[in-house]
Amino acid sequence: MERVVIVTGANSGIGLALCERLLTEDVQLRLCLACRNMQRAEAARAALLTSHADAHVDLLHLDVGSMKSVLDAAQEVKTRYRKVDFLYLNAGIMPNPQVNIGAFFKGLLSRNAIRMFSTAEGLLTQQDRLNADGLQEVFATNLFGHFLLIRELEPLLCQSSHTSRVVWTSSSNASHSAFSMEDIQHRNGTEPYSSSKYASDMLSVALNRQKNSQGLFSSVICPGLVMTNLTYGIVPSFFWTLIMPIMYLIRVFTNTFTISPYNGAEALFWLFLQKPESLDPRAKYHSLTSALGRNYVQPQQMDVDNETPEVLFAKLLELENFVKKKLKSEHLDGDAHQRKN
Ligand SMILES: NC(=O)C1=CN([C@@H]2O[C@H](COP(=O)(O)OP(=O)(O)OC[C@H]3O[C@@H](n4cnc5c(N)ncnc54)[C@H](OP(=O)(O)O)[C@@H]3O)[C@@H](O)[C@H]2O)C=CC1
Ligand SMILES: CC(C)CCC[C@@H](C)[C@H]1CC[C@H]2C3=C(CC[C@]12C)[C@@]1(C)CCC(=O)[C@@H](C)[C@@H]1CC3
Repeated sequence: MERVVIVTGANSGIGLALCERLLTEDVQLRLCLACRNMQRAEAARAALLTSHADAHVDLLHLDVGSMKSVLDAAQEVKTRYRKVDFLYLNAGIMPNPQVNIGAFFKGLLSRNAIRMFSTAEGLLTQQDRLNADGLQEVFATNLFGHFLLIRELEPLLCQSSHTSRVVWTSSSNASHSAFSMEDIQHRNGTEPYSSSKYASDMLSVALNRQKNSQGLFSSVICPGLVMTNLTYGIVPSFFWTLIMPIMYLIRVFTNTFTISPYNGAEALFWLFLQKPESLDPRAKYHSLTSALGRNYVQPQQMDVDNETPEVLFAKLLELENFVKKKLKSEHLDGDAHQRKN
């Protein structure tokens, strides 16, 4: 039976590069691009079909930051497919990023310079906002929408006869210190991106604990620093082009400067080729590129303890209940309003 692979945020950057690599590996796949902008999704589909004319590429409308859209998209997936083999949770945002220039130059002269280039620890802040569901936008997009999608697709992902995989595009910017269990949406801080990625690392650990016995396996990757729309939001693309020789120089000291989306997708693609039982549920798999341009994958233990992932999981379940109830009552109010008019 053909394998079904869904990729969120597949219309650009690392997600699109992954799709290209998956089709090069297996053109028989049923590949579903789950995107919020259907025009961009169409363009991505056309680009993939140019190089893989026989491929089966479906489009799915999914705004992972809108809970109504997630529920509708999950319903649509359930009518289209009988199982999902791979669900790549790749869509992500970093709105209004600010680089702390002072910290950058201070870090440059310190012993932690290499670490600073690979994690951006202490360098980046963002300005978040509330979305239409009343959730913090970064949390909703990078974490909660994907959580809800997994929950809705459980009948297709948790089948005893067959194994399914979810893969999170996390980041080495994920940091324990940015996350608080008392403020899982990061309403009060200035590092919502780092917090949401740390939460995805924990959620993956919790999912493995709870769902491996039902045939669902979760993994986490970091693509390294990649030139995409996300990084062009931090520093304009012409500036990145200008400093490209410096970037290649830095790659001599840290192989985390993968730079191209193709290289960044290495760990996502590598995981596609692995047996889930051979993977470490507590590892983050890093895409790396050597100074000579060789791509490889290296696992690194995540900074996650045994208990906290379960606490987060329980909090997400609570929030799921709350959000679903709210959507239902809004729906009923809408119906009543229509009947009145
Ligand atoms: N670039 C980098 O250096 C790194 C990136 N990452 C992660 O990699 C992932 C991919 O990002 P990258 O390729 O770099 O950046 P891009 O901006 O190119 O890709 C992000 C994708 O996510 C989509 N997306 C954003 N918000 C939503 C939403 N609400 N619903 C559906 N899709 C959405 C975008 O769609 P649209 O075109 O409509 O905006 C786009 O297709 C992200 O999770 C990011 O955090 C992690 C580490 C480093
Ligand atoms: C290289 C130049 C001379 C100076 C660039 C300075 C900063 C803009 C970059 C240094 C480390 C970078 C970095 C990221 C963004 C740009 C930097 C802060 C990320 C946070 C991008 C998104 C991720 O998820 C991380 C893996 C990146 C870590 C490194």
